[in-house]
Amino acid sequence: MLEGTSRPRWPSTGDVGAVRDDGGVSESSEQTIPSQARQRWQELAERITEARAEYGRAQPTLSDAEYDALFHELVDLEAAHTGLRVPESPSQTVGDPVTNDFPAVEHRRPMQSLEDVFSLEELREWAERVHAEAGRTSLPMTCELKVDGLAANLTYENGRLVQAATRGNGRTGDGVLPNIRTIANIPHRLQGEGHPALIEIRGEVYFPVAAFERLNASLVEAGKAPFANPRNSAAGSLRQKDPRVTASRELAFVAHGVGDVVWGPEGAPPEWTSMTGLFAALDAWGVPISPYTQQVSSMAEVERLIAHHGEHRHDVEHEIDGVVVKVDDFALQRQLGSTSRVPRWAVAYKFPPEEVNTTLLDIRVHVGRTGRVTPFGMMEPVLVAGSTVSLATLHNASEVKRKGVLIGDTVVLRKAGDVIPEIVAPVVDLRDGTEREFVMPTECPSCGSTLAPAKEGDVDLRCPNARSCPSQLAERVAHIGSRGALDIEALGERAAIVLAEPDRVVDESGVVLRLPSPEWINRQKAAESGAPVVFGDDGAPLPQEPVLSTEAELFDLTPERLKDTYIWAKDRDWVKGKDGARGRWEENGLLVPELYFWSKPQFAPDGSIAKPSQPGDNTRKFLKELRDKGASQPLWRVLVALSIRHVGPTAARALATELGSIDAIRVADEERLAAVDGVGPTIAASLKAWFEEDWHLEIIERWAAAGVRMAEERDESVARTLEGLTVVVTGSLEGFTRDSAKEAILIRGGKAAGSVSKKTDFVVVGDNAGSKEAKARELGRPILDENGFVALLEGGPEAVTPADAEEEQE
Ligand SMILES: NC(=O)c1ccc[n+]([C@@H]2O[C@H](COP(=O)([O-])OP(=O)(O)OC[C@H]3O[C@@H](n4cnc5c(N)ncnc54)[C@H](O)[C@@H]3O)[C@@H](O)[C@H]2O)c1
Ligand SMILES: [Zn+2]
Repeated sequence: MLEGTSRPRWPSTGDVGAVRDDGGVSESSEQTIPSQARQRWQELAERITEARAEYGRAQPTLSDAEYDALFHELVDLEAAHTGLRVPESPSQTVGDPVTNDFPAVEHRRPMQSLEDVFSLEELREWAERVHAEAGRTSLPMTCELKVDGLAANLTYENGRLVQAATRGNGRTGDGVLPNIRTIANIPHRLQGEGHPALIEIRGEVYFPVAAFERLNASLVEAGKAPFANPRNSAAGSLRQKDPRVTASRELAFVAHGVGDVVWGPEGAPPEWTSMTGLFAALDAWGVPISPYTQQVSSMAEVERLIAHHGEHRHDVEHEIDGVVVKVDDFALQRQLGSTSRVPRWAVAYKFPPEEVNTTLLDIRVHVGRTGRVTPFGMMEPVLVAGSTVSLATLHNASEVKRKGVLIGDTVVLRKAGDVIPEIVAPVVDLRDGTEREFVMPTECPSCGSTLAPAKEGDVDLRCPNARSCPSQLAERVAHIGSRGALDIEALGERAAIVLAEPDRVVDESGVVLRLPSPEWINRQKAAESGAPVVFGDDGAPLPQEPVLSTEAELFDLTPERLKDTYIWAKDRDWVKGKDGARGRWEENGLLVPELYFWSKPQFAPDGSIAKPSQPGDNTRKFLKELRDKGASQPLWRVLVALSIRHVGPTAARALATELGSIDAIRVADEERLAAVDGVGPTIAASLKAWFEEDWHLEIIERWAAAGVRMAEERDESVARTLEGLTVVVTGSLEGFTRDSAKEAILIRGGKAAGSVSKKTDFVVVGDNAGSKEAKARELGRPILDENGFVALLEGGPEAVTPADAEEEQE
């Protein structure tokens, strides 16, 4: 049984002795407290107590932000009705429950919490109060990192570590000495001299982030559940019954204060008058202290450091959840005193949470550019680490299994800094039985093809319908417009979707979703003020045919073809109805079709859309940019735009420089391709495979016809002597390799074909020519030897008369 879970009792009317702000007990609470406030107090106190117990077991059902909100509501309620501030209120007590798993250890001095603030404004208020109480305008302070770990109290007697405990309820904690002894950077004996007869050193046991990631990887490998975050893994690792398990975990400790100190006959060393002096002494004794702690003398410096640490939050080896500011001077600390829960001389500025709870509304799958099918979670939008998140990838079906998340779960969502948001784990304790398991589809949600792993043993499933799967097409089209490819600003992800897969919707973070189900729309409408989602007359989504069936058609688009295209998007300012009923997405979650390509929509008073009769600027700009970029971007960008597997900018540049044209790349054999610097056998094989598909060749043909650049800038020094001619080279020549012969043809505007047909203009025959020579004779095509070939290259067909050609035969 957990001591901390005993229910806080409602202060009855007869109760006297509410706790004053300063921690003392007031004579009586003469105020009458409205029953509503009482009831709320009871609710809050119970929930907070329960949450603390859950948190202590590393199984929280609330996010820290939710907990903090409840806690601050309680504090505010007690400030308004001081009679509620009874000693057993969670506002007067500290943290975690004590378990029976370890011997109870009483702290010689209570271990306190910290007052927390969430804005610079509150921080300034704290500073003003402290300065006023101290009667000073400037105070030396320490600015420290708030280490996100587990508080520990280490007792040293005559320099020897004799006891160690967790914070527990602040008075009594779990005795974890054997486990603490296994932590490598905690000295069993203090170094140097001048140790007190007894000292309680307080600090944080933490799990370094890198070690945490290694631990989780090994837990997963062993088929065990990973820890949700480093704090939980620190708590879980320290609270092991078997200290050998603790020893196997790479825990570390950093000291941030002291409790009771009893000096020997020599007394305290002279520097022992401030935090700064204390840290210097601890350092000399070999106790780990934080290298980030700084002494400051103004709040401006504090604010600078807060900004700095916020920016470099993830550069520290352990997690931090804020910055702690403390009055440096001990005498002043004593003067300021403390409440029953927190010292008045310190404050914790908390960074915005990186972990929040939200509801997993659904798990959908997304089909990517290469056909890979990726499940992703759709969540109730939530603010985390400074941005609103509603989607997070779940990578693949086995990842969904491993995480154990069910649709409908409350989940922990984590977004650390700039890192992609991640669904960490479900909050299992909050399940009510309505949650359901995600089933990986067997068919492509976009085109209906049967999904299969690309090769046996792959965890990822793929849609094999590369050509006409709308989802894959949309991704490829978006890729064509992307920065690394043709860099067409107007052809972003949203435009690509409208062109290729119009029944998808873009969410508020710019990520695309399939046209949502009616239930989802209704949910989005829940907060709405009566205005309808704008659909067709019958309420169904406006039907839209994809504009493109493959990207071959992209550069042939006309304004006419774009006439009926819409982008489904959240409501925007400029899409407001005349009646003003439509607000922003955040307010009412409306989905409206944006007539993006054609023109801005106009709303009739009844909410229906009037389609303008003229194409808008967007359409004209879009088509113009397509044409311009297609014609002007260099060959390597066109190559990247073709979405040939493994062909990125580096390989594309090398191919373009060495081979000069799409045709040259197409006809080059695999060895030749692999020999290009930065290409190699994998890319060469991928290129060969790509050019084998007819529909790929069609892309090239139609793009070329529409003016897309298919060769490097012409080298003007080489005359276009072979314009319009098809030449076949067979057998080995002295001055040319097979490829350089082809290049020589291509560079002069000719076509280098692989086989002889009636359309062949010349057949160049080298040594050991085989069947092609015979075929040429059979079809009566002109045959040239190497000299004739050189003459042809230099002077064109006029330089080799048919007579010459005949002569060569002899
Ligand atoms: N999710 C939940 O249900 C739940 C429940 C309980 C608590 N919590 C979390 O715990 C917090 C409350 O716990 P708390 O009372 O321990 O407060 P706290 O963790 O916010 O701050 C106090 C603690 O910070 C530690 N600390 C780290 N660096 C320090 C430094 N440089 N100097 C001094 N102390 C430092 C100390 O151990 C100290 O006890 C809540 O704000 C919430 O984030 C969450
Ligand atoms: Zn498909």
